[in-house]
Parts: sequence; structure tokens; C-alpha cells
Amino acid sequence: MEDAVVVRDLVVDRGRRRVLQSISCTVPRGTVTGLLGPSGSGKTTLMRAVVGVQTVTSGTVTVLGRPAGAAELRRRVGYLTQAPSVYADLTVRENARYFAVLHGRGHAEADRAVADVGLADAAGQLVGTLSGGQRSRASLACALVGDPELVILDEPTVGQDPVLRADLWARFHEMAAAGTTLLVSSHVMDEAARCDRLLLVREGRLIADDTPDAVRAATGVDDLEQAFLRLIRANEAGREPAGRERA
Ligand SMILES: Nc1ncnc2c1ncn2[C@@H]1O[C@H](COP(=O)(O)OP(=O)(O)OP(=O)(O)O)[C@@H](O)[C@H]1O
Repeated sequence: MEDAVVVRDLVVDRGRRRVLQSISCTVPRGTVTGLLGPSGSGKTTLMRAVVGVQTVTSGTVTVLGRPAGAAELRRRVGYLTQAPSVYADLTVRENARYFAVLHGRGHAEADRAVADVGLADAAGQLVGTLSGGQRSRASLACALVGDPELVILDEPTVGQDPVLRADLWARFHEMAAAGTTLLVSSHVMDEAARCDRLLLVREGRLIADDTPDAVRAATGVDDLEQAFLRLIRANEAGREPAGRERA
């Protein structure tokens, strides 16, 4: 099956800086692919390019077989930005129902999306009165309510407690098992182990595109944070990055 996302030789300049330096990678359908890297490494910029809202300098981004940003992709791609994009003066339920209508879905789907992010008890609460972590989950519910084929989630678990984080990751894997493709960014390396595949970026360059197990095998260490350190050092030493083969 074709990949959900194909990025080829992507270069992006923001301001006067080159923030993505010729990135090529793929996101296979029906997987949870993690986009990992330190703050400022270019994760959000890459996600914006996949959503089609980022001006690119050169290269191509193909999403579900179409150029990124194509009008017909709007309903097929869900995007959770880092800043919650929900209406503060509506309740959680009203927000979810509003976004559900935009995607041709009903109340039942909206209520399910709210429950899926652990907000059933707060469904009647105004978003403006929620905690930061709750607000970001309300935003997540709105990104998922249309049941998009490709879901791009920019740091969806920041500020969530460990139980909720585990629940959210379980939900992501359920969605992937049902055929949805998820690209999920995080700068927390312990989340890398929860992904089917990993894209590791640093300073605008891709230094790994592989499964967690393949990254471990290529570097000879079990701990993914240590594995990434080795990849970074190997990369800085100018050697060929390890672990580029598909498992
Ligand atoms: N609007 C902008 N104009 C100029 N430079 C920008 C702009 N937005 C981001 N950048 C720069 O682009 C680089 C990549 O930023 P990006 O937001 O993609 O990183 P990130 O990996 O998502 O970081 P974080 O984990 O902190 O969200 C950073 O050096 C950042 O300062």
C-alpha cells in the first residue's frame, strides 16, 4: 500500500534561517509514527508542511496521494496544533459538536471523541474554565472527531498525567489498528518506545527513520534516549546515519 505521507528533499526557510535541510521520509499507512527531536529541531515546521500550511523553499510533500494542502485533503487530514484551537466560550461538548458538524458527523461521534480524550465528566464545562491539559485534550477531541484518515498531532500529551498519557497512546494505537495513520510529535524520548516507527530530527535534519527495535539494534543499546545520542554523535562525526532500512 502506498505511504500516507511521502516527503522528498524538503527544504524550508523561516525568517532568515534554514529550519529543514533537505528532509526525505515516509509515513506508512495505519501506523503511529513518532516525530521526535529537541525543541526547535523542526518538528512543527515539518508537520505544517504535511498539513500544507507551511511555505516550502523546495522539495515535495505528498499526502494521501495528493500534494500537501490540496483542498480535497481538508476533511481527510486532522491537525492538532500546540496551541489549543477551541472556543473558550463554548463547552467541551459544544466545541466537539461544532467540529463534528463541519466534518459531516453527528452528536454521537462528538460525544465519543470527548469521552475518548477522558473529558466525559467535563463535557458540560466551558473550555475557558478548563486547565491547560484539559483544554489541550478538548482540542484533541475536535481534531479527531471527523475521523480523518491522517492525523497530525503536535505534542498531544504535553501536560497530561501518566495515566492519561497511557490512555491516549492506547487510543492512538486503536485508531491505527482501524487503519488511521498518525504522525505524533514529542520531545519526550520515553514516548518514542510507544511508536511503530520513528522519525528523529535534529537541527532540521533527519537522523533516523526506522522502527524502535531497528534503532536499538543499529546502535546496540536498549534505551532509546541513549540510542538517539549515539545516532546524533555518529551523525555529527559525518558518518552515514544508521538504521535507515525498513524493518
Ligand atoms: N515564524 C517563524 N519565523 C522564523 N523562525 C521560526 C518561525 N517559527 C519557527 N521558527 C524557527 O524554526 C526552527 C524550528 O521550529 P519548530 O517550531 O519547527 O521546532 P520544534 O521542533 O517543533 O520545536 P518545539 O518542540 O519547541 O515545538 C526553530 O529554530 C524556530 O526558532
